[in-house]
Amino acid sequence: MRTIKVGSRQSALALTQTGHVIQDLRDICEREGLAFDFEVHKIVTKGDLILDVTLSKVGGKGLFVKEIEQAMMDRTIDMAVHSMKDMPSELPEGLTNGAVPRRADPRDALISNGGLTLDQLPEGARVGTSSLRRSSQLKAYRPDLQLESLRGNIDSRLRKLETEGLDAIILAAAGLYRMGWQDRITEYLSEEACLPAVGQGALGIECREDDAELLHLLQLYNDPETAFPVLAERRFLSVLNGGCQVPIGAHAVWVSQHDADSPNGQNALQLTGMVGTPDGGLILKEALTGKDPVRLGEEVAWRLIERGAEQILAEVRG
Ligand SMILES: NCc1[nH]cc(CCC(=O)O)c1CC(=O)O
Repeated sequence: MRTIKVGSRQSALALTQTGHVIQDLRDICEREGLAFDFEVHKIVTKGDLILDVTLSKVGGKGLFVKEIEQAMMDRTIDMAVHSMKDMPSELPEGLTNGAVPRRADPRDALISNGGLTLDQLPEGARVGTSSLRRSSQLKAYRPDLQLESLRGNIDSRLRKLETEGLDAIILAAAGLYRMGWQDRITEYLSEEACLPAVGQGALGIECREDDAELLHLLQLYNDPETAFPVLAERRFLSVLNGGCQVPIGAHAVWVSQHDADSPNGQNALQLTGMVGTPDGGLILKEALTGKDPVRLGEEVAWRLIERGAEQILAEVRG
């Protein structure tokens, strides 16, 4: 029996996600007659230590994954569960994404004091979020809102909604669901108001490329219905050289495409991508449908680049 050492950040969300994945993998092992055991190793990352600065100012991609990847390359651990949206678009040499399990709700959620929706919030309401993607889009949608920086784990952010006198905060619905806190959600934000982050709601299971045994197990856990749309979103992000610290959003969904070759429709992906200025003064959005996720991601990115996305991003990165 091989014991798989699973690295995890220490946040409640990370440990909960890792626990869910280990349970799923145990179920697969039982079903398939595979002999694996799992143990969790807690790892502190740079992103966990820097809590007082806006993430975009800390800089560097993969703030929450670097130490974990190093431990994997050193063989201290064998695999790690990441929120897909925290995973850099390029993985280090020797590591691979072994599985993308079924995606949870990709939307952003508004949690307000008093149960008011985004449209009902009073003039000048204070809304907490540390994400430039969220603040850019919310300012475009409601220019009167006062966006306030809000860092920390989702448990501490929920506490700050009360202690900092905020009117509302924005969090990913998926994280709240995984914690069992979905009843805190006041409103699911529409894609028109707030396009989610690339990969939001999805997880990625990283392991060493040469770990054939583990990769075989992870393959059984991979959900292609999630993996292809997420691939399109991540290709889009990678062409724009983005990370979660820039105002970029994307979401791909399955649609049925009708054309001359397939009049009855066949599965295709529809990818919407956006780049915005931090003040919400300009939001660029493009949507395309296609069958090849990689090409689709590239084409949506190129359309935005033609419209000036790179200049916007260069300014944000300073
Ligand atoms: N950036 C932190 C982070 N990474 C993943 C999630 C939520 C879970 C997910 O999107 O899969 C969160 C919290 C949030 O943005 O509210």
